[in-house]
Amino acid sequence: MAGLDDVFGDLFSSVDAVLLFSPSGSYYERFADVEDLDVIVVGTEDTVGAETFVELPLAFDDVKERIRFGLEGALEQDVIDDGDDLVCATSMFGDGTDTISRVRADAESHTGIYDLFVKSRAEPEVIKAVLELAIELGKKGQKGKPVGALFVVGDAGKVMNKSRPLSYNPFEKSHVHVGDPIVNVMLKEFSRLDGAFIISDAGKIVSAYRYLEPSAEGVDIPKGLGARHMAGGAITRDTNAITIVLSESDGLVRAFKAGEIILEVDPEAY
Ligand SMILES: Nc1ncnc2c1ncn2[C@@H]1O[C@H](COP(=O)(O)OP(=O)(O)OP(=O)(O)O)[C@@H](O)[C@H]1O
Ligand SMILES: [Mn+2]
Repeated sequence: MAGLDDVFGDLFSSVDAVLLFSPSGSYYERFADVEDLDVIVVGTEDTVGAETFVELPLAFDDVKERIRFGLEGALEQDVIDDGDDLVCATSMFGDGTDTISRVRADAESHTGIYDLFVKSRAEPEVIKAVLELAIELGKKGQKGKPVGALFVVGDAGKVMNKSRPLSYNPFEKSHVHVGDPIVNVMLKEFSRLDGAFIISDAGKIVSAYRYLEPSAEGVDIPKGLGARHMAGGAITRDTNAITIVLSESDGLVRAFKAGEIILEVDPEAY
């Protein structure tokens, strides 16, 4: 008689590695005895002293996002290879591992999102909040009309030195941070006006209405895009900031780092 192993066993046959997402110590220990198996621990912290560890900048409530991010980080760190068959064990409902999923590593699906979060100066939560805001703004527009916006995140002092005010700064004396719902409403409202938002490493809104003046020499931006994207790309080469740019003309959200475009997402897909 066939047992469940015969049916579900396919999930585990010829896998190249197992990714354990935030496992408990005892759960992790149990894998030590499995022969010829690469075990990779993924999480915001390595609480089990794993031999191979991939860091997540955020816990990611959404399991699909968590796994996608873990895979991208593992590929980035060369602990898995393109085309590897992998089993991911994570928790969806409670604290313990309750969910198994089999995936294939795909280097082509590389989005650059790992570099954006993990190797940037600004805090991951801040980058995430700004990215979410830009996506939301792109989805809804402002009063039904498409809007563009430019957010410069991190290394704010240097960015301020390479820019000038276009108008009064509504955030001059305030101590407000991205992610706060009221602030998001304000940022959306101000996005109708010109210039860039400058945000500190810790998420403080330093200024709105900044005109960026980086040297734009040799910065490549996608065809059809203009000054906003040029300035957004170039400032990340002159400073350690990253930028998140929503295009009014094509509706896409792009992120730049070190003068390169490293992420391009369609808000409608989120
Ligand atoms: N150097 C700059 N610093 C800050 N903001 C800028 C800069 N240059 C342009 N912008 C802003 O970008 C807006 C759009 O400019 P432009 O159309 O040339 O950019 P773009 O890259 O084509 O962006 P979009 O796809 O949104 O049209 C301007 O109205 C201005 O608010
Ligand atoms: Mn334009």
